[in-house]
Amino acid sequence: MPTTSDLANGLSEANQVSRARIISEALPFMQRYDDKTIVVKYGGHAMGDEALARAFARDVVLLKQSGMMPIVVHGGGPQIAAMLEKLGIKSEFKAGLRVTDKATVEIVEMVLAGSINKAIVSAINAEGGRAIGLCGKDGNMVEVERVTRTMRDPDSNIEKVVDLGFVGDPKKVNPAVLNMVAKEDLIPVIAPVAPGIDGETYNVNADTFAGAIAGALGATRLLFLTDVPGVLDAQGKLIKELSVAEARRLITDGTISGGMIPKVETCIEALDRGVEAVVIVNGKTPHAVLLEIFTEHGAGTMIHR
Ligand SMILES: Nc1ncnc2c1ncn2[C@@H]1O[C@H](COP(=O)(O)OP(=O)(O)O)[C@@H](O)[C@H]1O
Ligand SMILES: CC(=O)N[C@@H](CCC(=O)OP(=O)(O)O)C(=O)O
Repeated sequence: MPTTSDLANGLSEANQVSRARIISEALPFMQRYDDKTIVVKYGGHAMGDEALARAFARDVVLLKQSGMMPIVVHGGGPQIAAMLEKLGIKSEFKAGLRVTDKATVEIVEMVLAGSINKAIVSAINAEGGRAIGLCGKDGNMVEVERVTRTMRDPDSNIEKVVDLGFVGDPKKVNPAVLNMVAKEDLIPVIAPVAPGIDGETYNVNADTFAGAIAGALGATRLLFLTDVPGVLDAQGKLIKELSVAEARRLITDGTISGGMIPKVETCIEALDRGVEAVVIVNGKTPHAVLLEIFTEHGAGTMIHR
């Protein structure tokens, strides 16, 4: 693709006009989202490739530069798994959540609030943005309670409460730190690690965490960057638009399964809390964020009320 400087360096007149038209088409979206909060959940599966990570950071900086208030909430499930394996710590998931004992939560905090958080902050800064790395602990931004989940026991077929250890569900969001950060024109990059009411450190599913932040701040948009094109139907075809009722039906009939369940449930809760629209997109598509925000509807699945 030609760069903007090509405009001055011999692009044909037709190409110049079409380039100018593309730039001009961004104006209504800049106006629509001026001063609006856009929460982007950057999943661990969407990370990894350096060029893609640079394109993601550049998109976030572009949103900020265009007058929007992007907030990045990131995951890092595969990266936590790799570190736990390196250290010889066994890990398992129950009800879609990582069973997190004391040793595991230390690694989760180190990987999420440490290396991944700082890598994203550096990438945004390298593109000319000013990012600040935070987690739920900073300013008591997100307070959690130990999760309670039930699962059917395969032997007895009875629903049983599962103990997931230090895994939390957000109970209270205190936006003071984020308001302060917004005043300073910084871009918050938040890791889903948070304090419990009992003073312990908790591991929080990044989708759930992003939904809580978006709901509490009354975000206009919540974007999920994952490793599939969006919600797929039973034939594996992308569903471009989904109502809440239809999304619920797809969970009940098993079309939506695994990691897509907490994602879609978070989308429904965020819509209930007033977020205007929630979109699940493929984070492996370069500039997925830009495509979503600067067009009527980009490439993924939009869930609406
Ligand atoms: N109907 C569906 N449409 C799309 N993905 C689905 C569906 N049902 C289950 N999935 C699974 O959900 C996964 C995305 O969730 P997850 O792995 O938790 O992503 P992330 O790490 O980005 O949060 C997909 O890779 C896919 O395997
Ligand atoms: C409780 C729980 O499961 N926490 C997640 C937190 C990271 C996460 O959610 O990362 P992705 O968005 O990349 O999946 C975990 O330990 O993997």
